Amino acid sequence: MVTVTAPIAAQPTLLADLAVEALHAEARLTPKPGLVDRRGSGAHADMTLAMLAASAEALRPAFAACAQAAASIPLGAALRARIGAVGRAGETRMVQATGGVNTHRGALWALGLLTAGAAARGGIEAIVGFAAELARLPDADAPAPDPRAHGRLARLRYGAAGAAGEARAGFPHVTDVALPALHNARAQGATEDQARLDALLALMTRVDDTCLLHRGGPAGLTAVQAGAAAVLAAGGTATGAGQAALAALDEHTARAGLSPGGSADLLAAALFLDALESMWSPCRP
Ligand SMILES: CC(C)(COP(=O)(O)OP(=O)(O)OC[C@H]1O[C@@H](n2cnc3c(N)ncnc32)[C@H](O)[C@@H]1O)[C@@H](O)C(=O)NCCC(=O)NCCS
Ligand SMILES: Nc1ncnc2c1ncn2[C@@H]1O[C@H](COP(=O)(O)OP(=O)(O)OP(=O)(O)O)[C@@H](O)[C@H]1O
Repeated sequence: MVTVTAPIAAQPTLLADLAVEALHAEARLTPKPGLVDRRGSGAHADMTLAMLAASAEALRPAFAACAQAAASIPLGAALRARIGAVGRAGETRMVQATGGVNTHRGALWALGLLTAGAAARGGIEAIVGFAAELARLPDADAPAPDPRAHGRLARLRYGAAGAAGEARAGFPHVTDVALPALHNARAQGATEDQARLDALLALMTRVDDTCLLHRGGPAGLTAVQAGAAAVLAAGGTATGAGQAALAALDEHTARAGLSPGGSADLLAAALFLDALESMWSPCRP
């Protein structure tokens, strides 16, 4: 079968729809340790599922604008400046929709770069390569960093690469961890929700998540990584033993107030690329 992997340049609205749907799918996925899901707010007392849904909808124009820009401006300083301006306008719309809460800052960053990539290139490798090149270019109009920003503090204190490092490296945790985990779990007969939960857990075993580092320090990060690895070692969320290990991890994150926000963002990024893959190969197993 011929697989068509052309860039979807002419369809910024479609790419924005896929990005927003990836955010809704990640938010609704349940049960996620520490994160907002259909059961409640997890470790985020200031967020609800309805707020995440409103935030995802508020970001739709930003994703369309990222795609539009990448389809019309060549990869380089001018495109980076445009994407930076779109991202900052998106963040403003997000906090207007949520009453000031940072619901999707990391997700907007990852999915904004990837919608740009998908508008300009075809095929996963080329899309993440484009997104990485964009992320590596200096953001000329960026304001001075907020010295109190949680992610910045965690990065400085613990030397984590954070969301920017993940993007500059070409989203290795999305392509080498989350997508293979998703595909493997499906191939083993897991339900779609179980496959997505296993992909989230696979990310949680590996990502140096500044959300976890900020709230729990290296010990908090290590404990959550070990808890996620235990679920997968028990057979994943399609098995009774895996579900019991997930319940234990869920209890631990609730008690310790820990949330893997970075892994959640990277799961949304993986679901976005997975949706593109299924458009290119609609008959895949
Ligand atoms: C680079 C960004 C994320 C800066 O944010 P910050 O300094 O707070 O980064 P930090 O790494 O701490 O994480 C921010 C968020 O990313 C997620 N995250 C945390 N750790 C990781 C990780 N290892 N990998 C991926 N995502 C992560 C979390 O949700 C976290 O809350 C970004 O907001 C930014 O620079 N925006 C400017 C506008 C722009 O250029 N946008 C372009 C695309 S629209
Ligand atoms: N389902 C989800 N629940 C909670 N956070 C999520 C979810 N999905 C993605 N995230 C990501 O997690 C991050 C949550 O923000 P974070 O916890 O770092 O907020 P903060 O305001 O910087 O810190 P804190 O909440 O510790 O005060 C967001 O950037 C968002 O992209």
